[in-house]
Amino acid sequence: PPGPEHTRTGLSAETLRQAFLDNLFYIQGRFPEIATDDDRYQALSYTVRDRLLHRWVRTIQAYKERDPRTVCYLSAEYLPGPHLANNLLSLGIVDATREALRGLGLDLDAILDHEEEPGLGNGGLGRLAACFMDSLATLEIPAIGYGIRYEYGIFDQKIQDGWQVETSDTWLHYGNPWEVRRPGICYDVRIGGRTEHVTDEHGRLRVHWRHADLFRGVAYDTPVAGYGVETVNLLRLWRAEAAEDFDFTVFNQGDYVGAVMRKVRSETISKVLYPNDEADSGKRLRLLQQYFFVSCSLQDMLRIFATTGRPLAEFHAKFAAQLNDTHPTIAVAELMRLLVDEHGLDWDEAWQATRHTFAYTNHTLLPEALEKWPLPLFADVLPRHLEIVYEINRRFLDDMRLRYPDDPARIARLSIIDETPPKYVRMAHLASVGGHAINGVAALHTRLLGTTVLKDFHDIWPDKFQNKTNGVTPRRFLMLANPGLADLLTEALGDGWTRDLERLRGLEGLADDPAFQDRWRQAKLIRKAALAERLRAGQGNAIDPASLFDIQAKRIHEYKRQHLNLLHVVTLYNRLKHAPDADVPARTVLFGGKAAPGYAMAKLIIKLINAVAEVVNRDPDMRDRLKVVFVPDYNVKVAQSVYPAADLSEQISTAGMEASGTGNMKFSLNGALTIGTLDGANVEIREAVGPDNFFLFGLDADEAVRTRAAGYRPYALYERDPELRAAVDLIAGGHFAHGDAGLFRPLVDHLLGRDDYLLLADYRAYVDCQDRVADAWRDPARWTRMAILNVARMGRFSSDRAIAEYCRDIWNVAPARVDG
Ligand SMILES: CCc1ccc([C@H](C)CC(=O)N[C@@H]2O[C@H](CO)[C@@H](O)[C@H](O)[C@H]2O)cc1
Repeated sequence: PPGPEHTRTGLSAETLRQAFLDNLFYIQGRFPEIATDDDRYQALSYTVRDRLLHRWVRTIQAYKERDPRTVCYLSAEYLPGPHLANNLLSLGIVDATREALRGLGLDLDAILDHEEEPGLGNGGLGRLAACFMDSLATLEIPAIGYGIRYEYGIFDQKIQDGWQVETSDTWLHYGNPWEVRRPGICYDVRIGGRTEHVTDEHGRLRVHWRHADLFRGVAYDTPVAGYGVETVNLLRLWRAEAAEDFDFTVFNQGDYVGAVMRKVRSETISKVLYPNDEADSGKRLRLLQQYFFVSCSLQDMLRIFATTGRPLAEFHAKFAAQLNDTHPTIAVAELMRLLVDEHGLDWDEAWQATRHTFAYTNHTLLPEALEKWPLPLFADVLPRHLEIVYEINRRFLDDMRLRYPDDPARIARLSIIDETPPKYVRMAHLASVGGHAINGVAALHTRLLGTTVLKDFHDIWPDKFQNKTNGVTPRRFLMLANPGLADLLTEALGDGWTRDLERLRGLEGLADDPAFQDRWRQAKLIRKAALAERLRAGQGNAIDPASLFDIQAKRIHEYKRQHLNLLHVVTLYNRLKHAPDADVPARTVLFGGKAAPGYAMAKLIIKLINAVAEVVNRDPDMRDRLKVVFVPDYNVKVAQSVYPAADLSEQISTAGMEASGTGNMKFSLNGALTIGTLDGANVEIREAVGPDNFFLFGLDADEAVRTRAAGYRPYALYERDPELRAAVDLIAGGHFAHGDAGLFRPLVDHLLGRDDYLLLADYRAYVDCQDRVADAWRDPARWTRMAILNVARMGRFSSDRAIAEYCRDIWNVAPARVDG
């Protein structure tokens, strides 16, 4: 029989219990009677971390021996969510741990609830990066995720008097057991100053960068465990520190504050995440943040490459680096600087290595989200990089002029430099020129990319463009978030679906099975009741789990049209006010999402949601047939309790504006039916689940463009549609603002004036579609059939599929198995 388990590696309940008690004592200096929630959380986390470390070290050893081609994911944002539960799942010890703690009279869920998640991202882009890291490890692909270790992540959202109030995110307050500080892995990052062009003893032109400031980046490593495999990959996040912590000379001169000023100034670089989602702030600190983590990451990749002993010109043979939107795009110029200025490669060799190393993913078509840096700012922060960008651009445009000798307008449009005063560096252009592939994140989005914002590049390099429809990890968003449904799936299909989601298709045969349908509805009801209890405990909402849970959860943005959803709610309200005996199914409309602090209209939409909720929820005529709830502080942890509880998933963006969406996939994977437009990945979800199992409405992307081009007059629609008019008038008249007709004026004026996001154009189709939803809901067998078929056909929206496509079509990388 195998010998006794080692307390630091054993996976049995007994060993886990002992290890937990050991860590409570040796790490926290506590025993159960006096331990706090955090003591228990830390003790359990270190217990689990110990077991991960073995796999982590074996993975590093395997990579060291085999020197495999490696993916480097460069992202300014990561939203990994709480680590503990996911690592228990990856190690396959959820039940053993639950039992280990039960033996001590402790509840695993209570300990899990204590974890503060690393909110190092705003929304879709950051969460996608985390799903991709999970799939890279699960598919045993050698990979490193590089990013920034913000001391303060996305703000905590409180709702006061219906308004969003931001408070700082103190996620590191209790420390973070999942990271390992690597003081030995640190790099100098230079900023500002000027360049000197000299000729060296060999007559070669050398450029010296006389920098003005120097910062240091220190690595913090977090393990990323694959599911059902030994692989544990690396998430390496950089923290900015002063090259010199304390300046004694200044101190001795009595300038005590001065002595620590450099330290304070350095640390500001990784101090806080910019909470803007889809709007470029153009702030100097933002550019510093981007350059800081990119320079540390590339210096780290060069250090790793140096251990291979291979010539630098083959750098791209070792590394495939993905630019997660334009935020890390300065990497193109930084790699050129490192290869040419620091390592003496000649320009052409360096350029070949650079453009074969990088590929660029675009996540948005919104003009205001496309980063372009004013030249004076760029020159001030990165004088050498500006020279390199100029040289890249000169050579690029020379080639283009050969191709288009008499088309100066096209040349100007293609240029990396926007000549409009004060001149700008267009980062999407630098990424397109400096990489070997450009991809959008859903089929429609990729098509629009090639016909709108990057049309000129698509004209010259059609083969550089490819689509990579987003995906989500079924580990966190099904197995972890919805264990009841996951168990039902495994019972019906075996557990192969957890690593091969296409196997869900096996459910199709059960779609009409009454017994299975009952179990299905039961599993959903349990999650709805859990969410209802969470909302009752959290903010005193009384919602009925038997009602239709109609949920819209995502960042607040006008193009996502939370206010169109509200127009439907107010229409339902009016209908019930005028026909209190109408037979309408009880509906609970839930909203969740943060607004960028500087985005006034988004914040007004949050206020309107809460204002409508306040009136509707206490109006006796509603007789509990309509409830509205705003779920505060929507983040990954909250999302895990929201997706499983949804019956209806709201994906109602103006067609052509949501690049993909990933919440749409998570809701559908958890058995929610989707009401949505033909936008982003909705198009592909509808294709997959079947038009009969999707509630479609509204203008498509081309119709939306035509509607605007044809001189769109929203006011006319308002005049023509009595229900629309009644709803708008109720909002405008102050019915939801204690009679204050001014409060929502800006929102109403925009809708009746410009309505840039075509809400009034889609209103009637949306409301009629919602009536079809209500009809379907009345027939549980039909609804459940649709829900089962939805889940059965969602296999392709796994991030494993997306990553397999990136590996095949962009990164050309293969799995490297790590043996147990
Ligand atoms: C410069 C400020 C800024 C910050 C973040 C962003 C992100 C690109 C915004 C984002 O998260 N986009 C979302 O990316 C998801 C993952 O691909 C898509 O599913 C969403 O449709 C897209 O809105 C743009 C601009």
